[in-house]
This record gives sequence, C-alpha cells and structure tokens, in this order.
Amino acid sequence: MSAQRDMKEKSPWRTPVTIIIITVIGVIAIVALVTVAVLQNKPLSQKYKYGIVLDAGSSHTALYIYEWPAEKDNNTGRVEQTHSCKVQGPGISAYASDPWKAGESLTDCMHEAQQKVPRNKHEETPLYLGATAGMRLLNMENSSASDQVFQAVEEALRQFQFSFQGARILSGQEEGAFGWVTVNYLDDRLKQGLETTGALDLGGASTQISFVSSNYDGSESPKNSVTFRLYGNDYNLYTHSFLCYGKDQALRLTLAQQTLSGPVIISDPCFHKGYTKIKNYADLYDSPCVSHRKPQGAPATFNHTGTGNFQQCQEQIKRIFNFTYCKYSRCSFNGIFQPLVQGPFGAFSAYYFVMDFLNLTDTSEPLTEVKDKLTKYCATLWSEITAQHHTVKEKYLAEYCFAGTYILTLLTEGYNFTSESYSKIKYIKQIKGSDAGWTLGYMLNLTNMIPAEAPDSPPLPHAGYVSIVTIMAILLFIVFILSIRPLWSRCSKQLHIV
Ligand SMILES: Nc1nc2c(ncn2[C@@H]2O[C@H](COP(=O)(O)OP(=O)(O)OP(=O)(O)O)[C@@H](O)[C@H]2O)c(=O)[nH]1
Ligand SMILES: [Ca+2]
Repeated sequence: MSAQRDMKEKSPWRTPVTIIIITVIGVIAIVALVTVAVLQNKPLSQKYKYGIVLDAGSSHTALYIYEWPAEKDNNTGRVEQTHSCKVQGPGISAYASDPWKAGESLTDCMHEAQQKVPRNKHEETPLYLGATAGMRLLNMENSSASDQVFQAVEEALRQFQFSFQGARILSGQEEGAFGWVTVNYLDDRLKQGLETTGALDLGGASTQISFVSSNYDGSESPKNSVTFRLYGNDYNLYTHSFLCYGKDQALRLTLAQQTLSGPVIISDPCFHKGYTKIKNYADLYDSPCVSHRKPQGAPATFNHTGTGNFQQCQEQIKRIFNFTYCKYSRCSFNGIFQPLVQGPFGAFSAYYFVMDFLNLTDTSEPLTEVKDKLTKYCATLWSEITAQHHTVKEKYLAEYCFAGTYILTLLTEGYNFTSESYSKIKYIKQIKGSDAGWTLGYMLNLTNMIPAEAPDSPPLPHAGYVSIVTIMAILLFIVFILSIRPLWSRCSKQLHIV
C-alpha cells in the first residue's frame, strides 16, 4: 500500500513542475493556433513584384515603375506606380537621323530604375517599351528610319538585367483602350462592375477618346470597337485615336492653313498680342500631318505674330476639323463614327497640363464662364504673360492660349460635348498616386493581371474565419483548464502537506 502510494507520488504527471509545464505548453499551443488563424490568407512577409513600362511618346519618353504584392497578382487596385522618370530631350522619333542617340537618351532613367527596383528582382522584372504617335508618323514617313530607331532602343535596353519584352508601336486603338483600362482599374470600377469612366488623352501628336455607351453595340463601325471580358463583366468600348490631332500637330495644322499662300507675316489670333517670332517654313511643314500642304515658292521664314483673340482663334481651329461628310448615323469629325458621349470622363496628359495651368479644371463652372476666362487670358499682352510666369518654359507659355482654345473646340465641336456633358469631365493627372495614361493598362494586359472571370471568393471572408477559429480556441482553452483543474487541486494539496 505504502509502496503504491510512493509510486503515485513519484509519477512525473503528479509533480507541480510538470503541471506548470503542461499549462504553459497548452497556452502556447492555443496562442499559436490563434496566431495562425490571424495570419491565414495574409502573406507572412510582403514580397513584391515589379514591372517597368517606357512610354515613348511623340514629345518625350517617360519611364514608369509599377509594384504589386506577389501573392495578389489577380487582385484589382493593387498595382501601384512607385516611380516615374522623365527622359531628357525629345521623343525617340526625333532621333531618326541619329538612331543610336535614341537608345542613349534612355540610359539615365534606366539607371534610376536599377536603383529603384531591388537588385534581386531585376531578372524577373518585365520591361516594355511602347511607342505612340511620333513613331507612327515616322514609320509612315520613313519606315527604315523607324526600324533603326527601334533597333538602337532595343540594343540599349538589353544592356540592363531586366527581362526585356520588346519595343513596338501601339495601335491607336490599343492606346485608347489601355488608357481606359488604367483609369477604370485605378478607380476600382472593373472588379466591382461599376459604371465606367471614359478616357480622354491628349498627346503631342495624337488624341484618343474611349468610352462605353449603352446604345452602341460595336456593329456600326467595328474598327472603333474593343470588347473586353474583365472580372466576369463584358465591356464594349468605343475608342478612336486621331493621328495629327495631338496638341503639337494640331498647332501645325492650324498654322498651315494660315500659310497656304506662303506669307511673310502671319497674324495669329491664338498667340498673345506682342508675341512675335521668326519661324522656318521647313520646320513647320516637317511632319506628314502637313508636309503635303507646303506652299510652293514660300520664303524660308515667316514672322509669327500674335493678335490674341479667342473667338477668331476658335474659328481657325474649327477649320482643321472636317464636318462635311459622315457615312454613319453620327460622326465626330473627319467622317469618323462616334456615338453620343455618355457618362463621366477622365481627361489627362495635355488636357490636364493645359487646363491646370489656365486654372480651368473646375468643370462645374459653366462653359460660357470657361470661355470668358479664356477670352481674357488670350487677350492678355505677351509682355504681361511672360512677366507673370517667368519660371515657365517659353515654348509652353506661348502655346497655352492656342492649347486651351483647341481643347474646348475639340471637346465641344469635335466630340460634341454639351454644357451638361462637359460638366462630367474631370481633368486628372494621377489616380491614387499612379499617372493616368495607357502604360499601366498595357502592363496589366501583358502580365495577365486582370482575369476575364471574377476570382473565386473564399467561402468565408477573412474576418469570419478568424472569429470562428478564435471562438474554437477559447472553448478549447476552457476545456483544457477544466481538465487540469483536478490536477491543480491535488497538486496544491500536496504542497500543503509538504
Ligand atoms: N504645359 C506642359 N505641357 C507639357 C508638359 N509635359 C508635356 N507637355 C506637352 O503636352 C503635350 C502632350 O504631352 P504628352 O502627353 O507627354 O504627349 P506624348 O505622349 O509625347 O505624345 P503622343 O505620342 O501623341 O501621345 C505635348 O505638346 C508636350 O510638349 C508639362 O509638364 N507642361
Ligand atoms: Ca501619350
């Protein structure tokens, strides 16, 4: 009997130390369970992926770096622009006579990208270059020069350790459609199946309009139609890119029609009174948008003189749009089909630069007021303008009256925005820290980051899952305490005896 009691007392399960150890292990196990539950579905450490897109525009090239959590490739709204770099100098199409310089011009921004993307990610980071209207024009004018520019650019980009995926010219349709994808992706409209926002992009050499219209099925003009299935929703997008109607080429078109007879002086209502500059005919007509109209026997130069009159400027600009023919039910201009504009719009690139400078981004202001303000601005003397804005580049400064008038004319006369639909335009530069433009949409498409179908949602949301596991853990803990209570009471009795 006493030997039995001895054995019971010496059993390791019956010592206070053992009971304390069991209790601690039990608590640790429960805490671990809860921790695992909390971390379930969440990456243990945030691992990021990167993508780089070079936007080789007509006026300049810009590099964008995008970043997203590696585990969330398919989730919308997660890709963010973390860095952008403006390439010094003109767009790559301007290097047609010196192609290697086009490649060289990109190296500074590429070195910046090397610094910004973690070194161990370089090899897996895709790098794309997309060229737009400047290269479209060069390709039309001199395709071998355009090939050489691409060769030089590709050679330069291959020097870097990124995963170079090629350089190519985007079609106008792609440029318009990817701009629309970017805006709606950043606004979280695609995944949630919300009403979409149209996209208005004004570049230097071309301009794009893209929107979804409820009364347009794409059949009337298939070349203006792009269909998408994104997150389980079908979209039938209307899109058109007008080559030669970007801000810089539109200015050439407007000037060209005032120089048909090769005058020595041009009195231009789109430039401020007091502005006067000697310009070369050869430079003005050095673009396929106007080259065929070069006046015969024109002098080498002309004196470009401003008269600063909004009304007359608008009249000059209207004449670059052809409204005389349309084989469809309705057209914007130059015989291009366009349904009535519908819904909200985001207007970016030069739409934003220009209207922001002119303090005209508030579209709740009636159009008549916007026109009044622009009338006053255009009528301001050039000497006053330069005195007020001495830090702004003179080339930009001289062109704001033209550019503002062009924007209003393009929107209201070209695309048929009314006072009411104009108020639904927002002039934007960025959405949630990422620039509005085609580059993000292009990368999302090429990396298959927007699925056609909505991703399967988990049977329980994360919060629900955590709650259930926590309740189970608490119950387990109570059961555990109840089960060790007899051991504790026996243990304390023993301590008493001792
Ligand atoms: N005022 C102002 N104008 C700018 C600025 N950056 C670019 N621009 C001008 O705005 C116009 C459009 O610029 P971007 O949108 O960069 O055009 P792009 O992409 O080079 O041209 P595309 O190939 O036609 O798209 C061009 O005339 C530029 O010279 C800026 O910061 N301020
Ligand atoms: Ca552009």
